[in-house]
Amino acid sequence: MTYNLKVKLVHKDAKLPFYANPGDAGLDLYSVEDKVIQPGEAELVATGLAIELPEGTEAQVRPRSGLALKHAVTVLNSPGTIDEGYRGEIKVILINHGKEPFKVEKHMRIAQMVIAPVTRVAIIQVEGLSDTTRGEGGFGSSGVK
Ligand SMILES: O=c1ccn([C@H]2C[C@H](O)[C@@H](COP(=O)(O)OP(=O)(O)OP(=O)(O)O)O2)c(=O)[nH]1
Ligand SMILES: [Mg+2]
Repeated sequence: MTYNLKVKLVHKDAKLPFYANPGDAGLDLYSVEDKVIQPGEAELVATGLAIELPEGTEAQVRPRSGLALKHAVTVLNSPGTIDEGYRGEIKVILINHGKEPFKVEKHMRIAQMVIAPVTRVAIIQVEGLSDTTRGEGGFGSSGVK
């Protein structure tokens, strides 16, 4: 099933997001600005895009593995959450974990956006929860190997 994603370009240099290959999960997002990210620092980078998501979906802003591997640059709050009702400009929080300043250039693909279904719930407060095999075990309780 293919949904429609309404995209508004809110910056004169904005470019539409796109799937680099058929079958890709993520739509690549372009920067609309030049910005230098110093080692250890994070910067908010504008994409020039605003979107109207299909009902019942969210967009997740995820890192590009190439930037992570080659430059140690990733999305600080990954996956960033774009709420269905958000109509502002999508921005990407990039962090530079590398040793050199990283130059974001206009029209560089800085991140990717995955559209995903959202499960919404009604909260029911209770006093007890059902028994399970796992119980309260976590954080390595099942061992390493
Ligand atoms: O990487 C991101 C993350 C969020 N947003 C926008 C869309 C999202 O719908 C809104 C709020 O994001 P979030 O809920 O993660 O931030 P918050 O700190 O909880 O802010 P708010 O109180 O506005 O929800 O900010 C982005 O543009 N990029
Ligand atoms: Mg929030």
